[in-house]
Amino acid sequence: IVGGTDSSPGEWPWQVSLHVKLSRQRHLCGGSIISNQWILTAAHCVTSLANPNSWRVYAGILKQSEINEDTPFFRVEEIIVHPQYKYAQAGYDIALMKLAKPMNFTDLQLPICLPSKEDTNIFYTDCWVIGWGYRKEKGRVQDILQKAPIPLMSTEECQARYRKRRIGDKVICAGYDEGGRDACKGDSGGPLSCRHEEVWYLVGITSWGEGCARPWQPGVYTKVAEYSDWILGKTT
Ligand SMILES: O=C1CSc2cc(C(=O)N[C@@H](Cc3ccccc3)C(=O)NCCc3cc(Cl)ccc3-n3cnnn3)ccc2N1
Repeated sequence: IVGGTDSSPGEWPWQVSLHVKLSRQRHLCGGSIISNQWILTAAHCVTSLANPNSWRVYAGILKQSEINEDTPFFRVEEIIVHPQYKYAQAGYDIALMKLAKPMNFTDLQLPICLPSKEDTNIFYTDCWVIGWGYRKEKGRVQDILQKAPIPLMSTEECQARYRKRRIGDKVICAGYDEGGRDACKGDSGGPLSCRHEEVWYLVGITSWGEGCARPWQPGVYTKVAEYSDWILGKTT
């Protein structure tokens, strides 16, 4: 996250850190708890490593330094990538991870609400992007989970800023025309969380952008409300 600040323990209990363990282990993406057995993340995260056994899901952590060989994690039993996904900029950048065992909810690990497809016209005014990603384009993964408030942008405004791209209605853009606050490498797959009438909703999944926090280059997020049928169909 560029231009963010440290989160507090339990502030974002739905945020998970997705680690890949090959010869060594590292944080690769964020994800969101949506039920006791399902994590929602970005397709581009999991297509880079489709083998469920290579993934470790860490929930209820604030700092990457809390993770060591003794830290408990959830194994992944199944990965479901959206069938129309090709690459992030083309959309459908959404995937589900089924945990091998259901998790117990605690104050530090809780699900976030999914917006319903009727909610696509709510104008959210209190949205935050969260993650352990870089603080600048040539950076490194951060220790303490970062948060930044980011205003949503209309599809028309977003299309005007990305003239060479097709900005469809299944993505939502968020950013500042002056730049300065944005997601960055290591944040993808994580939540764009918006609070509406005291309830937090998973409005977006961090997907792509042209650089990080550049002026006139907003972040592009998978619009979760457009996939509620797909999510419910796969998880119930
Ligand atoms: O220990 C390490 C050091 S190297 C490293 C790189 C990445 C990375 O590139 N992630 C990409 C996505 C990715 C994931 C898996 C495999 C390949 C790529 C990302 O987050 N990409 C974020 C995309 C993005 C989204 C928004 Cl909304 C706004 C701006 C951007 N950025 C534009 N340029 N950088 N970020 C993630 C974890 C890492 N862990």
